[in-house]
Formats: sequence, structure tokens, C-alpha cells
Amino acid sequence: MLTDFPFAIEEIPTLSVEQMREVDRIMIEDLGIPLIQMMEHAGRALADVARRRLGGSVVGKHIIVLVGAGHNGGGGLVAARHLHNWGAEVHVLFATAFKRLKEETQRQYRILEAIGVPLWHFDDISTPIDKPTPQWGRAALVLDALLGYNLHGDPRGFYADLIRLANASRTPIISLDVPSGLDANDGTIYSPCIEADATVTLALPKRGLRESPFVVGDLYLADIGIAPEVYKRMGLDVPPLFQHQPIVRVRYPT
Ligand SMILES: NC(=O)C1=CN([C@@H]2O[C@H](COP(=O)(O)OP(=O)(O)OC[C@H]3O[C@@H](n4cnc5c(N)ncnc54)[C@H](O)[C@@H]3O)[C@@H](O)[C@H]2O)[C@H](O)CC1
Ligand SMILES: [K+]
Repeated sequence: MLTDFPFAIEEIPTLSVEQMREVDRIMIEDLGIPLIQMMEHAGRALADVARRRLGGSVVGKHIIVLVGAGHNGGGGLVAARHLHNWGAEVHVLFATAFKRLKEETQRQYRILEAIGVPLWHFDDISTPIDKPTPQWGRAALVLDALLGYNLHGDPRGFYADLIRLANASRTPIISLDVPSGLDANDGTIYSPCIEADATVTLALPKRGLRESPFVVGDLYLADIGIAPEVYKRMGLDVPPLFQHQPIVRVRYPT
């Protein structure tokens, strides 16, 4: 059994959602680092944490990946690809139709489709919600990439159904960036909300994660390649958190 990722030595600042959007904007518009590059880091880190928490190998392990329309979903699809490459039996469940996915998330979808990873849709109202779920009982892990920092209010429709199914399955859940249903800005727990065993947040922890540790679980922070100049331009003092490794654990004083 591998040991877990180490705790960060430095004090880790938190960001508001507005600040996180500004980080993204500077990276993409001012520095020319495309979103898909950051998404690759995000998904790879999520897969790395998943592998670590499954004891160091995912070979033959059944993993369900829940995916929403936005870039949080896109990161989940990147993780699904890496876990498939590493020998896991991956099933992807989408909360929405292909045409509703954002462009970069559609691109990740097409890749998985070409590889042949099983993709399940809950967008068709005629599909019983329990139809593609014989796997729930076999799953070693659920990855939650339904909703990220652009959540607005209570999760609706199939998002809500998938969140309830995941919580009820009692399978360990790892959330990408924030547990789906948690407001990343102020920590409001909407209904329903994923109750994660662990959360892999990106670049810097969002403020809301600190407010509601119960649904966040163990908090990991992943390097998605943000240049220190981005933070400097925003007047933020951020230490070199990833000087030793691309993933660190975060612990806040209670
Ligand atoms: N620098 C970074 O941190 C990066 C983060 N990445 C990831 O991108 C997401 C944010 O992506 P975005 O597409 O802006 O938003 P979401 O994925 O959160 O989803 C928006 C999506 O969800 C729908 N929606 C919103 N609220 C609800 C609701 N209550 N019920 C149902 N549906 C809802 C909305 O309509 C949109 O379609 C961030 O968290 C990171 O995971 C990038 O990967 C790279 C850079
Ligand atoms: K999420």
C-alpha cells in the first residue's frame, strides 16, 4: 500500500470564485495557455489520487465517473481516460446530452468514444434511471465531475438523480474541484450535495471548501500549471506549493 500524498508545508491561501475565474482568464487570454492544457492536468491529478486511494493499482477495478456539461465534466473525462489506460474498468455516466456539453468537454467525449470506453446517458427521459446501474454494486470508486465552481442553486434534473444515487451507493466518492452541490464561494450546501470522501481541488482551494469540510472529505490540491506571475498580477502572495510534487494534501486549522 502506497503512502498518501504529503501535506503541504506552507500555509495555503483560498480563492473566491471570482478570483478563480480571473486566474483562468489571465492564463488563457494573457498567457495563451489553453484551457484544455489545464484540464489535462486536472483530470490526470484526479486519476492519480484515485489510484493512490485504491492502494496503488486500478487494474480490474470498477470505477464510475459522473460527468456534467461544463469543464468540471471535461476534467472527469480526462481522469476516465487515464484510469482506463492504467487498467481500470471505467463507466462514464453523463447528466446531460452530448449537444449540451461545452466544446472542450465534447472533445474529451469524442476521445473516449474513439477508445471505446462505455458512455451512458441519463438525458433520455425514457431511460429508467436505474437501467445502467448494475455496476453500482461492483464499483470500487465513484468520481464526481458533475458540477464545479459554476454551480447555481440546487442541482437539478439528472444531476440531482446522480448525486443521490452516488451518495446512496455507499461507494467511496472523490470529487473534482468541489463536491457537486457545494457552493465553492460561500460553502452553502445545496440539496442534494455529494458527500465526498476526498476532493481534489485545482490551483488553490476555493473558499467554500473550508466552510463545509463534512462534504469535502480529505482535501487534495493539484498543480494545473498556473504561472506565479498570474497570482502576482492579481496581488496575491502564493508560495511555491508544488515545489516537491504535483499533488499535496491540505489541512486547515479547525
Ligand atoms: N483554473 C481552474 O481552476 C480550472 C478549472 N477547470 C474546471 O472547470 C470547472 C468550471 O467549469 P465551468 O464549465 O465554468 O462550470 P461547471 O463545470 O461548474 O459547470 C457549469 C455547468 O453546470 C450547469 N449547472 C450549473 N448549476 C446547475 C444546477 N444547479 N443544476 C444543474 N446544472 C447546473 C450549467 O448550466 C453549466 O452547463 C472548475 O470547477 C474546474 O473543475 C478547468 O478544467 C481548467 C482550469
Ligand atoms: K465536482
